[in-house]
Amino acid sequence: MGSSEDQAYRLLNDYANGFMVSQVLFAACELGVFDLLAEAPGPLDVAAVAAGVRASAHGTELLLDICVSLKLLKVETRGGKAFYRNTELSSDYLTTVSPTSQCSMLKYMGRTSYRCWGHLADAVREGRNQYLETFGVPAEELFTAIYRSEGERLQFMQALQEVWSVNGRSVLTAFDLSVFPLMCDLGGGAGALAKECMSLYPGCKITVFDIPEVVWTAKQHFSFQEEEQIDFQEGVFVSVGKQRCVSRLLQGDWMFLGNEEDVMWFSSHSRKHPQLNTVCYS
Ligand SMILES: C[S@@+](CC[C@H](N)C(=O)[O-])C[C@H]1O[C@@H](n2cnc3c(N)ncnc32)[C@H](O)[C@@H]1O
Repeated sequence: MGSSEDQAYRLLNDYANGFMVSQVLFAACELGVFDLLAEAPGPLDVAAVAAGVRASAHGTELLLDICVSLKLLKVETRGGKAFYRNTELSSDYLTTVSPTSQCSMLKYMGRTSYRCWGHLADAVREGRNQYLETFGVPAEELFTAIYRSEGERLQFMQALQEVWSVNGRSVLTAFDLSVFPLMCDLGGGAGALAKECMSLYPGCKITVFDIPEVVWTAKQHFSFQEEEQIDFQEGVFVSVGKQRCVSRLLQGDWMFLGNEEDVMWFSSHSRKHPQLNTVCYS
């Protein structure tokens, strides 16, 4: 086999085995390996990690060594024994105590996205998502499936918080939003982006609009020091053409958000917010 064929074969194997890398990451997070090592006073050996995460010594050893090869852990040998500790990457992103933790996102990807991707060929054949086949939940509406239980809804909301803890600032500074004193985050989840927006543009007021269940969960599980400036509104939006939107708007029951081409309107389950037609992003 020539060297270009070697390269192609290696690439093929990288692609074919890629799912194993994802699973190592998901499994180590789910077992709590990185949290255990973060809490320990020093590096731990296999027996201590296995006991701490309540797993077999043999399986734990294999998992830890793969994590080392993926640069998720570091190992040092003392007296012929291996001791493991977190790398900078795992300390920053894979421990629940870190302000930039991505643990909920990885759990969501492992338990939900990954399982749906297992049906990719069927999804392509049928041209639709595979939530019904994967979870037994009809998925005309994507979020009905993602929010198939209270626990899943909370996990997804936490996952988005985590993403914005890393990316929110760069997204919100891509444009100067300081000229907008009133904003609406349409489908704003638990308000992570709104909070980030407040810290960047302290003078603004933001309405976070989302379905009732999400607003309730946000109020119950996520803390807000910016209550004065962040207002949650429950409702369900739909995307429609411009003409319909305008005619509904004239009836006074609907608030207008969006750009010229792709306007959106929504009905609010609670009080009206005439100030919302100032600006929105979603
Ligand atoms: C991909 S998430 C984004 C959440 C948030 N903007 C963020 O980035 O963290 C989409 C959000 O839209 C909300 N959503 C989806 N369909 C909706 C609808 N018809 N009416 C209101 N909210 C909706 C979901 O509940 C979810 O919070």
